[in-house]
Amino acid sequence: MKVVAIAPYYGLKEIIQAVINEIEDIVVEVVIGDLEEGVRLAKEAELNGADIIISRGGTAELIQKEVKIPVVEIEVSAYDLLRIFTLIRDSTEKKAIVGFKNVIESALTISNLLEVEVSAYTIEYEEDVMPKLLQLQKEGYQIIIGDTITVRNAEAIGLNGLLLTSGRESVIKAFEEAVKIKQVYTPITTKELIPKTILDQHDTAIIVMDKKLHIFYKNKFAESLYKDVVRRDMDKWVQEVFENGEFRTLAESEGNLLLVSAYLLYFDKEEYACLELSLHENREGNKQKGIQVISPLHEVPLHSMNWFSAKNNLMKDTITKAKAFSLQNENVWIFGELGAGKERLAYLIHLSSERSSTPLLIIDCELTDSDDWSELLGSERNGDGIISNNTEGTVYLKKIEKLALADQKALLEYVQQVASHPRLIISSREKIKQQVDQGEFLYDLYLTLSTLKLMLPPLRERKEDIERLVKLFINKFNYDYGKEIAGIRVGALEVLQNHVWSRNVDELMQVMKEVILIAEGPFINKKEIENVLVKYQAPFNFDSTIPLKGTLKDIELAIIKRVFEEENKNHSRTANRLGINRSTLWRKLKDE
Ligand SMILES: Nc1ncnc2c1ncn2[C@@H]1O[C@H](COP(=O)(O)OP(=O)(O)OP(=O)(O)O)[C@@H](O)[C@H]1O
Repeated sequence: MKVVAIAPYYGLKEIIQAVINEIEDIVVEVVIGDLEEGVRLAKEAELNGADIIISRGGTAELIQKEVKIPVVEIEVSAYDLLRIFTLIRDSTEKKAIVGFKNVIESALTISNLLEVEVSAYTIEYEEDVMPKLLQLQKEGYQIIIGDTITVRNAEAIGLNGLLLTSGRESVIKAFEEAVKIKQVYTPITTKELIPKTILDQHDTAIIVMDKKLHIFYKNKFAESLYKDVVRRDMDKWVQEVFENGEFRTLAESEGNLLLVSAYLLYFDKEEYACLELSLHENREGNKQKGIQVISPLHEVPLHSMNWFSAKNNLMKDTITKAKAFSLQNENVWIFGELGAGKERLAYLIHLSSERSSTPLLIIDCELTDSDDWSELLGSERNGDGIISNNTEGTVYLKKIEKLALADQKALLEYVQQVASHPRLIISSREKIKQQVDQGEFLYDLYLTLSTLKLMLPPLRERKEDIERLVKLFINKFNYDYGKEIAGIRVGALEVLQNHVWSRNVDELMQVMKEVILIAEGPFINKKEIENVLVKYQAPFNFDSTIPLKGTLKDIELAIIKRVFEEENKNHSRTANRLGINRSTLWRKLKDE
């Protein structure tokens, strides 16, 4: 046990020093400091790990108000009063004792016993001392007995001050009391340590921050997680709690899904924000596959953001609609082929919406199974699942056609029954209507989720946009691979524009990546493109709009018509692509 004794005057320090030489098991440090200086020393002692402070009179009282550790007062004992009255009993001067209630009561008892004539005055506040002394002076008093302040003031107005000193007995008593307090106090601190130990074993990170964003407390798990979790996010959550009260949200740390619960705490008359962050793992304790969280980077919706621009009319129309839909709160269903840019579009809709300052939760329905879905939606469908941690945000469900029927039912139930749920953006690659007709996809779910619909045209139907995308990817891969490609030759671009792109923008990006890696000159040439494209021949049955029923002649005609459409009914380009001459093309189209 470490005790710091703060003696308001030198003599007391001497007595304390003499007493502590006889005490064992207590480390005592003795310093001298009266009133404010005493308080300063006490605060310093508390910071340095003192268990208990011992002091006297007004200094002890002031210290009590400023520190959280116990303060034991060295009392003015009956012995001390006895000593001082014995000292003055023979003097003829008018005597008064001025002090706080506890001293005055004992003083009166002892002065009566000793038959010493002393007037006693109780004061409640320090400010009352001087007026009382001035009054006593007027009344002819000459000797004033009291505490340090009283004596100092008395001497300042020319009275004789006699300090009520504390003797050895009072000091011993104070130390005995300190030992008792420590005995009571120790079990309390041990008790306090128990919850701390429990919190340190939790696999939930707990972080408490004050309004100035200082970390007030964090448990062990929070310390390990703290490095990964972006501090900027934490500050944002804390500000949000102070402004709007409790909320739940999602975040990602090194590919792990984090469930965040934020709420207010009141402690010692102050408000604090408490963050609880738990890592979400699947049943096998692995990182959750198929679930991704994109934390917000923007506080305000990016209405004026430069969306991906397009020259193609179909694409222009899609972008205009998407921009308008982003302002609504309705569910949006994006139709489009593999790799056409559906996820990118969903992200842009979220960023342009009023929800842009909240996370975007991306769920890949192909990679999540029924167990994942019961965790996503919650067991009771009452908003206790992962999705409900993001009610203010957006959830993007990709490849919804891969969702099992049982999970479709659960999702439908959730959307219909839970009043407050996130905005949903859905995408499908395949012909969902076919699945609905065949009873593989719930019609009601389709209706509920497709309030607003967007068609993302395949890349082969927006050839005008290929040049822009190519330049974008040149820039990207120059940056990634330290290349210095300055552009693409016209012939090379034409080859790209004539390719069928069964995996759409995704495939174009992949091709560009390979081309840029092997390209030698500053401009990508036709040969370089062709060398890479050989590997990217369209799969045989990439487009189900070409019927494989009927005779070979019917199928051939369907292909010719399809290419003719794609080439905007340009005979030369169509013939060129099909490797036939213009008159053959003309004849075959005419034969129809
Ligand atoms: N307009 C665009 N500008 C730049 N990059 C694009 C554009 N559209 C798509 N991309 C890029 O092409 C790739 C495929 O896009 P995205 O993942 O959005 O397609 P998707 O339709 O969602 O794919 P999937 O069918 O696999 O779900 C991504 O890397 C994306 O960044």
